Amino acid sequence: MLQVNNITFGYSKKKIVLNSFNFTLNEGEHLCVMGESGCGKSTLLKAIYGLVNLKNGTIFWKENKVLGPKFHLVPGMDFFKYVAQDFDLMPYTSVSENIKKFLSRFYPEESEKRTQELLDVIEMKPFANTKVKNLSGGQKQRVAIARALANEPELLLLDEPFSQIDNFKKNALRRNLFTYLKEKNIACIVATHDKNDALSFADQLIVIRNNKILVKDAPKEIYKNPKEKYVAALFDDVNEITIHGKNVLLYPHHIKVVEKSNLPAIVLNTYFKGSYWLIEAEFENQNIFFNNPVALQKGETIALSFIESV
Ligand SMILES: Nc1ncnc2c1ncn2[C@@H]1O[C@H](COP(=O)(O)OP(=O)(O)OP(=O)(O)O)[C@@H](O)[C@H]1O
Repeated sequence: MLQVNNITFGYSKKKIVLNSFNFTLNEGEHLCVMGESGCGKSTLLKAIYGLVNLKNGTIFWKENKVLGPKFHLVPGMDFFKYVAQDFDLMPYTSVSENIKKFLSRFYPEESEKRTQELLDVIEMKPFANTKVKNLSGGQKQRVAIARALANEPELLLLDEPFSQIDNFKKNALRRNLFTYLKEKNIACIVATHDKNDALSFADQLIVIRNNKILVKDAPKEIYKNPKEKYVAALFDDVNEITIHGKNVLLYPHHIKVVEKSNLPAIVLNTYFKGSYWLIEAEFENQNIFFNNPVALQKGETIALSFIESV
């Protein structure tokens, strides 16, 4: 189990980035970390990997204490792997060689088998012999993930792992990777801006705000009962509006156009979203956003219905 006990860290004495962070993560469990840009997601991953010296608190993986660079010539924990935003690959060697770098040369057959398995996970078999310098940003990102997995770490730390990968590949890669990690019982912490990493694949979600953990729970619970607009906005275009004198948070799919109601609104804009339209409307002097199966006319008066439980 990972135990993060009351850790505090700042890059300078004046500015604290992680303020009294406390949480645990079980073996094989997946945790997502979300929050606005600059809130400290990457810093948390660095702290867990042992790349910074904590001001206060301790981190343990099972009975092993995570020690910062003060205590290690080569910082980082042996049973963790960390994939940073800058990948750190060997550009002049092939994709296969990059993955094999951390596998034992004494077991060539086993090493080849694992490399093929990981090329499958990242769907890069056709690029096995391509030099890394000739790959796109997203392809490099996939190789970095495979390389981190080569030695089967006990905990994988991923910083924005799919940020450079197109949507089509991203969905397939997410499914492959997280299924693979579960099969191998590899715990994982993902710092992300993408709600899909959290909603579909994480067991736990941490939201950071103002240098503190604002909430930690199952992603579904956080999505359904967002503590505040900041949290709901991580998932969708949330509306914070007053209805009948009551302040509520509503996701766009909680607002519907009906034939008749005592809640009229005027259409301001419509945005094509593929399978639906996002409508911006004025409701009691408040701008709201909701999903609709068809486009609506600018200036049109519509009747609304709200599903109040988010
Ligand atoms: N090496 C550093 N030296 C000094 N300050 C830093 C350093 N790295 C990050 N910071 C600061 O620490 C804070 C947290 O940064 P961090 O990179 O952890 O945020 P983040 O949530 O991962 O952001 P993003 O989502 O934009 O990647 C920011 O204010 C950032 O400017």
